[in-house]
Amino acid sequence: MNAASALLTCHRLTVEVAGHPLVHELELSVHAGTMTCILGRNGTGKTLTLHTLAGLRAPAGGEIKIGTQRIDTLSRRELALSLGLLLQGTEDPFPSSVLDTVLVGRHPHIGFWAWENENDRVASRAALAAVGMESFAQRDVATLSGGERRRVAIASLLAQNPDLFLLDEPLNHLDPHHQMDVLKLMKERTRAGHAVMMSLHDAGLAARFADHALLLFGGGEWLSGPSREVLTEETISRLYGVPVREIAWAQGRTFVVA
Ligand SMILES: Nc1ncnc2c1ncn2[C@@H]1O[C@H](COP(=O)(O)OP(=O)(O)OP(=O)(O)O)[C@@H](O)[C@H]1O
Repeated sequence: MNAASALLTCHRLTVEVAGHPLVHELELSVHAGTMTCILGRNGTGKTLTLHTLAGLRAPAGGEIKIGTQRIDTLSRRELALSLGLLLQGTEDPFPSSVLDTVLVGRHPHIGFWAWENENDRVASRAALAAVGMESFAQRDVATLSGGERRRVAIASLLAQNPDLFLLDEPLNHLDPHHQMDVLKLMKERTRAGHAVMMSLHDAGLAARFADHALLLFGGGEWLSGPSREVLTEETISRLYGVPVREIAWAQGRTFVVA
């Protein structure tokens, strides 16, 4: 595939915070049907890069295109149909039911003067069922556990149904069972023609699920490419500053700190 058929393309994208480079002149294409993981130590810029790709903050340089259009030329609604962002943490300042919280994800599909309709409710209930939370539909989100709240946030994004899912540490708060459920759910989305880009702290899960990897080393340095080439003992050891060993097993390979 070439850049012309990509859902999202970065050309010489530079992300900075307070004058410090996090990503310097990134070249990246994200295609339908693929999963890309972003790995890096705490504070290397995974969140701010995802926010920049989602159009929430302006890059310090370079260009982001959604399809063939520059991201800053799209309306908020066009953007929300193209991409959806799972924030690293979610706060609920107002009381709201689980179902109403998921329905918020339908906003780009609802006309300006319209209320949500039966299709939106069906899509939201299906999204709740996908994360195993259908029986919580009428509960106040404020009463949920951290992991349950995380699954509701993922359901809201599933209800939004964007072409590209941008997920900031989607496995936060989740036990291993639900971590696998979410990774498999997102892999299914890629098989349905969507793309997924997510930050993770587990290089083994990245090697198992992601087709592509973007490593952020700090100071603007990055490495991007197919997971099987980019995720190696040497790169992961350098990335985290600890010696890491690659282990082969039935599902492929994983990494452990030596
Ligand atoms: N408003 C701000 N002013 C100054 N520095 C900031 C601001 N927002 C974020 N930063 C810094 O930018 C850097 C990148 O932050 P970011 O949240 O993107 O890191 P991250 O890779 O997602 O980290 P983590 O793995 O801990 O979630 C951090 O050093 C952070 O302290």
